[in-house]
This record gives sequence, structure tokens and C-alpha cells, in this order.
Amino acid sequence: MSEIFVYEFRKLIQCVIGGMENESNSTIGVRIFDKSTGEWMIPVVLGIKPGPSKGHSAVLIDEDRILVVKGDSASDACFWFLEVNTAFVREQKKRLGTETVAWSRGVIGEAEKLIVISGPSGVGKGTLISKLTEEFPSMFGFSVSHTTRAPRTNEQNGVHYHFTERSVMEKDIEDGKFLEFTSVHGNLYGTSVEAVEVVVDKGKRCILDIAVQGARSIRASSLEAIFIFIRPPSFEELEKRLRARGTETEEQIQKRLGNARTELDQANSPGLFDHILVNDDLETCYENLKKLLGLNEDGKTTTRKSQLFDVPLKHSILKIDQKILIKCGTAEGQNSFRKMFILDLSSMRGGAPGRTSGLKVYSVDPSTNGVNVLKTLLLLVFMCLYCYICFANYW
Ligand SMILES: Nc1ncnc2c1ncn2[C@@H]1O[C@H](COP(=O)(O)OP(=O)(O)OP(=O)(O)O)[C@@H](O)[C@H]1O
Ligand SMILES: Nc1nc2c(ncn2[C@@H]2O[C@H](COP(=O)(O)O)[C@@H](O)[C@H]2O)c(=O)[nH]1
Repeated sequence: MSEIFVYEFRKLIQCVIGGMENESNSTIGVRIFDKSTGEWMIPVVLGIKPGPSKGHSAVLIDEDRILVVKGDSASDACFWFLEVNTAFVREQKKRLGTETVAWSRGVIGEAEKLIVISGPSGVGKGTLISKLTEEFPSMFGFSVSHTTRAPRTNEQNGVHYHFTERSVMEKDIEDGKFLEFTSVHGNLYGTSVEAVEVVVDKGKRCILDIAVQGARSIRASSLEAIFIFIRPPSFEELEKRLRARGTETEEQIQKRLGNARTELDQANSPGLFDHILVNDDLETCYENLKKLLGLNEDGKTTTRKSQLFDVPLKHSILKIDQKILIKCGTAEGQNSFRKMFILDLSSMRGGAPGRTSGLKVYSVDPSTNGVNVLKTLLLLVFMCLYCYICFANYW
């Protein structure tokens, strides 16, 4: 390992992070030293890790997490939080029975909320989502779930679902690879951390088509999402659509209709869904969906992108209260600090298993700072002179 950073948590463990050498690039490795047993451990590392880099810096943020700044990266990929003792990590540690840490990527400004769509089988969720991703391919992306059910004739692996063996999916759930999972209609369904990251990394808003139980899990997590429930105009119409689709056996249809009654009851659970849409006429429902997602007439959302800047390979960081001073360049000679940024963490939110959003960045121009110091000094000299003249005249 090179560039090693050591931090102590709860006076019990030391977390050591550093670059694991791999030719010119290195990936960030994590080790835990248990002070009570005197043993080193390789923890379970959850979440998507920062990619390889030529260098990084780190600083302890609080008793729960470490901030890692990746050098030679743009602002949307340079801030990473290694959570060592957050509520999420403690919960996962208890579940797995071993030392656990989790990565969460930092987002400047507001992270785009996930869009969670639930509703009974056959109500038209998939149809509405396809319309949205086809009309706005660069704006929305579909989270491809894992399932243990068999593919339908028109379904492609990796496009509609990741079709998986139950034993493999159970192991992946055990390893903390899923944001949520549910047993639905006799099969396992789940959203992996990666399925959401793949969409978000393309700069798109991620849409999840998941059962009500899955929506509950997301609601209970630190992930920020907008929750939409789709209702049929009547139970008879739902049954008609499910039969007309012709993808299920009679036994499966009965099972899905039975579950539909429970899901329709749960739609009104207080605080679960933000919006309920009735899918009677498809076009009307689609227009209403677009409206509540903030899509203007011209198809543009009102959300704005955060500004971009680069953190160079050579930089240093310093924590002052809730602010991190990032000095770009080195202190010596020609490459003296050319640029400084303040990373403000006072409004940060979220964290693993999602992203840490609400970060603010201000640029500080060192040359302007010099001018400001000079101005202040001149003002002080003038004030002293003025006082001296006043006193001289008075006496
Ligand atoms: N408003 C509508 N009016 C009539 N038919 C519709 C409407 N919306 C969708 N459908 C049809 O209903 C059937 C079920 O739709 P879809 O497969 O999108 O449902 P779903 O909610 O995604 O179901 P599942 O949860 O089982 O995946 C499809 O054949 C679709 O073409
Ligand atoms: N909790 C989750 N539920 C999911 C997920 N992916 C799909 N689903 C729900 O399953 C049913 C049945 O789907 P089908 O494709 O077999 O008709 C449907 O209500 C989906 O919303 C998931 O990742 N997690």
C-alpha cells in the first residue's frame, strides 16, 4: 500500500486506507485493526468503490466516516465517503457478523431523486416506463432488477431483468449487493446497488419498477426518491389487462390478482406514496406522470446541473469545522497553490447505500485573498493616522 491514512473509531478500531499499487494507477484498499484483539481484518466493503487513481487524499469527517478526495478527477467523481460507523454500516455489520465498511459517492448539490413506481401486476407500470424512457432516452434510465422467475418469450437477460438462480441471488443479498429485495408471486425480485449506479453514472434519472414491499424498504433507507403508485380504473379492468397480456398461466393470474388486492390496500399506507395515478386512458395517465416529474411542455425538466471543476493529482486537504479547504498544486516553487476550493459539508445528506448529496463547493482565488489582506492593512494604517491626527489636534 502507498499513501496510507489511519483513523481511529470508537477507540476500538483503527481504519487504514491506502492505495493498493497496480502499475501507475492504484485502487483504494481498506484494512481494520481491532485494538482489543490486536488483529488485522479485511472488512466486507459495500457499495461501488472509487475507481483506480494515481493519487488521493483523505481526512476524518466525524466519528462515522472518512472523506477521500481522488486526484486527477472531475467534481462529479472526486469526492467519496468511506463509512465506518454510520447507522447503515452498523446494521450491515450486525447482519453479516463481521467488520463492514461502505462507500458512498459525494454529489455536489442535489442528487436527482430516484423514481419508484409501484402498483399491482398488469396495471401498466412497464408500459408507462417504456414510454418515458423512449421519449426521453437521455434523461431517464431503467433500473434492471434481478429476478429468479423464468424469462417470458420477449424478455432479454440484462434488458428486462437479470435472470438469476435463487442460490446466486440469495448469496448476493447476503453479501449486501442489493438495495432492496422482495419475494413476489413466489419469486425473488431485487434492485442491486449496481443497477441504480449504472443509470445514475450515465447522468440519467433512475426509474425503479418494484413491488410495494420494495418501495417500503427504499422509503426506510437513506435513499432519496419520489414514490408513485399506479392504480387501475377497476379490479375488472386489471384482470382484463393481465389476461390479455397472455404471459401468465391461470394459476399465476389468480396468484397475481390475489396479491393485487393487498397491494391496492397498501397504496394508502400513510407516508409511503407521494402520488397516486389512475391508469385508465394510457395517454392521459402518461401526461399526468410527465407533469408530476416536472417535465415541461418542451420535455425539459426544471432541474439544473451542478458546476464542474477538476481536482488535480497534486493537492492537499485541510478540515476546518464543517469545511474542507482543497489546495490545488504544491506549496513549492513554480507550482505554488494556483487554486483553492472550499468543500462545505454542513448540508450533506444521504450516504450509503446511496449517495452523499448536498455538498457545496466555493472557489477561493488566492490572488484575490492577497489583495483583500492588503486592503485591510491599508485601512488599518489610515485609521491609525486619522486617530493620531485627531488626538494631536485635541491636545
Ligand atoms: N391504460 C391502459 N389501457 C389498456 N391497456 C393497458 C393500459 N396500460 C397498459 N395496458 C396493457 O396492460 C398490460 C399490462 O401492462 P404492463 O405489462 O405494462 O403492466 P405492469 O404493471 O408492468 O405488470 P407487471 O407488474 O406484471 O410487470 C399490457 O398488455 C399493456 O399493453
Ligand atoms: N421489490 C421488487 N419488486 C420488483 C422488482 N422488479 C420487479 N418487481 C415487481 O415484481 C412484480 C412482478 O413483476 P413481473 O415482471 O414478474 O410481472 C411487479 O409488481 C414488479 O413491480 C425489484 O427489483 N424489487
